[in-house]
Amino acid sequence: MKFESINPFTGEKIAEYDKLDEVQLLEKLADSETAFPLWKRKSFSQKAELFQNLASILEERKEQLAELISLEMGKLREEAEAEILKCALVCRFYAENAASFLQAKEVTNELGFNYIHYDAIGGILAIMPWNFPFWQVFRFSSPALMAGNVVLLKHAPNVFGCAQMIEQLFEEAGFEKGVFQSLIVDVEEVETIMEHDHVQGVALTGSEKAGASVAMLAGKNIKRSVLELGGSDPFIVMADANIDTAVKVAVQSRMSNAGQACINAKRFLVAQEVYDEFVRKAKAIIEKLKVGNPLLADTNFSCLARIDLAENLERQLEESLEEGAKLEIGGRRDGTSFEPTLLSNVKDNMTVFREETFGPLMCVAQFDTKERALQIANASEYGLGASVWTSDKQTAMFFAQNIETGNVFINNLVKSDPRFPFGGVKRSGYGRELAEEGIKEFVNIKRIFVPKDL
Ligand SMILES: O=CCCCC(=O)O
Repeated sequence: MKFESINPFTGEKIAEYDKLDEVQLLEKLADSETAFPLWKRKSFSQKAELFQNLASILEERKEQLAELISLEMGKLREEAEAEILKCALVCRFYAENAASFLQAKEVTNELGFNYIHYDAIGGILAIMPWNFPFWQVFRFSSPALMAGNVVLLKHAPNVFGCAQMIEQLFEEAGFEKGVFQSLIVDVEEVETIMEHDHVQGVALTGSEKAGASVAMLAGKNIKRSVLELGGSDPFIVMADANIDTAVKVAVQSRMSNAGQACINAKRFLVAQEVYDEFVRKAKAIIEKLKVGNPLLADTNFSCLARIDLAENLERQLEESLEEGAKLEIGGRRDGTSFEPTLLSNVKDNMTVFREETFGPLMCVAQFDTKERALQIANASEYGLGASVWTSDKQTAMFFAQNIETGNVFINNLVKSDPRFPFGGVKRSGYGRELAEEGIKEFVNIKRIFVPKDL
């Protein structure tokens, strides 16, 4: 069986990839198992040196790597270059900080000496999506590898070119065979991989459906799991906010990555006093977006990564219009091309607020009190991020303390940062990536007791 990589903007086939057969998959798992004890024994500084090499390669080749991303999933070249640089940043961050995050602790008490060690646990499977085909792989792999684990990547089939390229970059940076491998397999093979004794955990970024299946497999095999799933982030604008900045960031937060990120703001809740102004100004910004080829420098909005995504977004739009939403601008689809779209008069029971919308569909509702805004924000089954706009500190703290999400940003865009934990609650998943919390997800926290008289 072959997987095809298709350019979503032109519809042209870019490449074909042969699926691993059973024997080849078992060979890759054996390579990973052989690499593990050697990699685990390396010092932090030896591993850090390789990560610094990898960061330099990413920085030097950012244009070429960004082009591959744009070709495979349609991301704007500028956004793709920023993605590559963020990968370099996370490599350097863990190269510099892993040793202190995993520093053994010593506790002496009346019984003797106690040591707490953070040991690597084995092979970790990374099941990653296409929307940030480099970043999400590096976001997971940098801490997992610096902790001494080895990584097996099962990437999304439409970005297997990126997956193969990432494996090649690890090799060029000097990582030994088997430490990081990309597996060209289908979802059916995940079960075989998860059952393998060497594989001790799985990290998945993807849909709720995929998360639920992988969590079941992890549970059945008693393996660790971290899930980073969907989001329907609220973007709350109070009447006392700086409206011009809020609108600008709101459009950016909805339209970046063509609206295809778990942390794009999806439900815009605007105080009734400034609602008309917000909608008018958002429409004016959206009108000016230049839609086109992701590889051209003057394009600021491109296409969706696959046609089924565009079709689903169209269904959500049509249902919401029937439910009473008002189309302010956009709304037309041609293949993977979906116009940046603005809907006003949105109510919290409409399709676009109940479901996650993965594309350029900006949906604005109004509220009268902050309590009502909080109620709508928390009514979602997701809990990934939230952005709140106000000039009053008490109001900001009211939302920060009561919103049920893993990230709350005041007067700013929700974004991940290697220095801070990232993840969600409710149906957005569990566990954390990045920062000290992220590197401790896949380690054996081992207590060692030594009596005083030894
Ligand atoms: O779809 C999820 C995107 C998360 C991107 C990030 O880690 O910043």
